[in-house]
Amino acid sequence: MVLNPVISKLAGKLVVLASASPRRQEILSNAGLRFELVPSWFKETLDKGLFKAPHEYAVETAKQKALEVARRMPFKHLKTPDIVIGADTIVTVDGMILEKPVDKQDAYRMLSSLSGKEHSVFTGVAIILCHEKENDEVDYQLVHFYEETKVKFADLSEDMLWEYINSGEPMDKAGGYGIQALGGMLVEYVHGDFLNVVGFPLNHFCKQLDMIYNRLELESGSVHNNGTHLILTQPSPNLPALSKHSSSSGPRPKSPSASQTNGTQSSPSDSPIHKVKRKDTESEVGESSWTLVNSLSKHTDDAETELRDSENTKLPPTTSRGHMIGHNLTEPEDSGPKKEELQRIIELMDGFKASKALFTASEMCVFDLLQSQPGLDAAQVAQEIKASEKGTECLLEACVSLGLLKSKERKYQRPVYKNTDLAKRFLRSDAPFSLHGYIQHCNNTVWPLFSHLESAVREGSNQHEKAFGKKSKDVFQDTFYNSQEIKLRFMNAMHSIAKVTGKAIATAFDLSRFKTACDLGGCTGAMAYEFTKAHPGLSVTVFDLPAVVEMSEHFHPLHTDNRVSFVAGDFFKDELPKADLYILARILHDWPDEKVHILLNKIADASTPGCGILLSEIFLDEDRRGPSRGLLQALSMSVGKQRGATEYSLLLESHGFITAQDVQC
Ligand SMILES: Cc1cn([C@@H]2O[C@H](COP(=O)(O)OP(=O)(O)OP(=O)(O)O)[C@@H](O)[C@H]2O)c(=O)[nH]c1=O
Repeated sequence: MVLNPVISKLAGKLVVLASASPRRQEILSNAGLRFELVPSWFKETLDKGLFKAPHEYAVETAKQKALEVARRMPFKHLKTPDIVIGADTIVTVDGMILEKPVDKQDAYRMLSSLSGKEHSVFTGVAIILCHEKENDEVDYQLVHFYEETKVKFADLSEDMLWEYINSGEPMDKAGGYGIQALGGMLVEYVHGDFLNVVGFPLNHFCKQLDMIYNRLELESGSVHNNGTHLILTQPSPNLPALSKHSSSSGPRPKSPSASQTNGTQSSPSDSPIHKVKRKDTESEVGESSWTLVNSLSKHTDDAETELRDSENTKLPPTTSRGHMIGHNLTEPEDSGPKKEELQRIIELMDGFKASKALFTASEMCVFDLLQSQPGLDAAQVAQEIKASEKGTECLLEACVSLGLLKSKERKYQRPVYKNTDLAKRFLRSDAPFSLHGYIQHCNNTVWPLFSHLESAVREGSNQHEKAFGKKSKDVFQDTFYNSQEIKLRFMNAMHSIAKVTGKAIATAFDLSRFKTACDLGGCTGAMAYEFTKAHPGLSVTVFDLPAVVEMSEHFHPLHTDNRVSFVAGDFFKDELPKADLYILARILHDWPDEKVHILLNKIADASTPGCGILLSEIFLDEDRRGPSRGLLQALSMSVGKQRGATEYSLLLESHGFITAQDVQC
């Protein structure tokens, strides 16, 4: 079940439903959500004439309902909720917005306008995430969306209408009917989410929550769930002679390398959520204190409506779909694109634009500049980065929309820009968890390779030659790479990834039984330092090619840990340092099975009973349908191969290592 993990993310949080609607309460509690009920006091009196489209009215009303509760609770209930949910359902027909009827005549007017026609039901939903700060102020994040469902009523006779009105059911319901009860008898068909008509679009809500929490996890700097798997092995008592034989009989490596230039790791993309702040005083909090958020979702919604409208004009008359009174809940073939389908496609189509905007801002040192001089406007940034004002402004605005920068409007002046927490933590080049080096690698190496993807697919080979005018060789052995700058850039990339992920890998297992470790292809030693930091009794030898070890000095003048040492060598040819634990972090995917056998064979030879291997890789799912991060990386790999857990375990087992523990981090 997809939705449970989303709902369960709210466990332990104070979730408040700002609604008096018994239907909303029931839908959410049936979904397993635990919440406190605080009906909103907001009067639904917004001027409908001010809104371009009916859904905007529903969304704004939902927002105001939720805001009223979020603002009231710290004062009246003396507690700040974590999340407040507000919703508003409206029915639209012939350009009119129908809310709850005020009396029977009003219900009659509404129901007769719906008779024999298709109408739309919109529910606007607002989710407010409240963050209490130390000074008792509250920061709010606001996410909103809406869902549209089309409903067709049968022709209603006068008798039927009045019988229904006299049942009393219409009075507390938008449009004057309740599809879930007697009103269901008036309905010929429903296109879209049924629960949206009843008052709450549960499915869309869960998807939004999922996006919110993925985003928050990312913003909080957590490096978990990045698709990386780790295996810790120990030698099995019986080393299988057959595999040792087959591996040692394989060809010797020709151009060995500890690392490879062409790995890529895609980062998750989510719809942006802009933080909005409550104004300083409570009384100032009002409509103007808020910025609408979740722009991707909003645009998607708009685009979706446009598309759906144009599609609908081509559809055959929907009345041809049966004459029985009841709910037609099956999805008709011609109902137009679904919101989530379209959203997914748009995300995929736009993904490269977002990546390139990030790469460019990073390459032009925008995040470094705004870290040292926060609050510059576009013209000042343009001057500093020696770029055009117009282009810089577009880039800065794009970065704001991606949640990488914050902008602040000023009266009669141009907005100024600052780094978001995400940029501070990961994008400035001097941050402890900086990914600047890896981003440069993506921009300069992976991007050109991916721009020749079509040829790569046609030819079945890495497009290094087309991209760089030279066949793919090892970065440290090919004369093409003689440039110090290219070598440093590559090492920087490996260094930043190792620093960001190192702690999670170093602490994933109980390694207390190991006293010495050898990080094969350990590059700058960043991972080794994480291991010694996490395990006071452990010493780590970094084993890498001579050119790498020589240049690694650039990266560790600050580290003074004498438990990390460096040994130069080629792990396919030279004798490996003796160690209790061999660390293979992002190494094996770079090599085909023959090479992996050679390396594992050497490790097995160097191992004594009780030794282990710690393997860190992106493991493919057993059905090879994911994770896409691993499968996308494979698109630009040359000789290497992505593997699943079983495949890795079999490779390890054939050299006498059995999987002791497998964790995901
Ligand atoms: C079309 C339809 C609507 N409704 C109810 O209509 C109310 C809309 O009014 P609202 O202003 O969105 O909500 P409310 O009831 O005033 O509650 P609140 O959230 O406090 O504003 C909500 O109840 C919905 O379930 C049904 O129960 N069945 C249906 O088929």
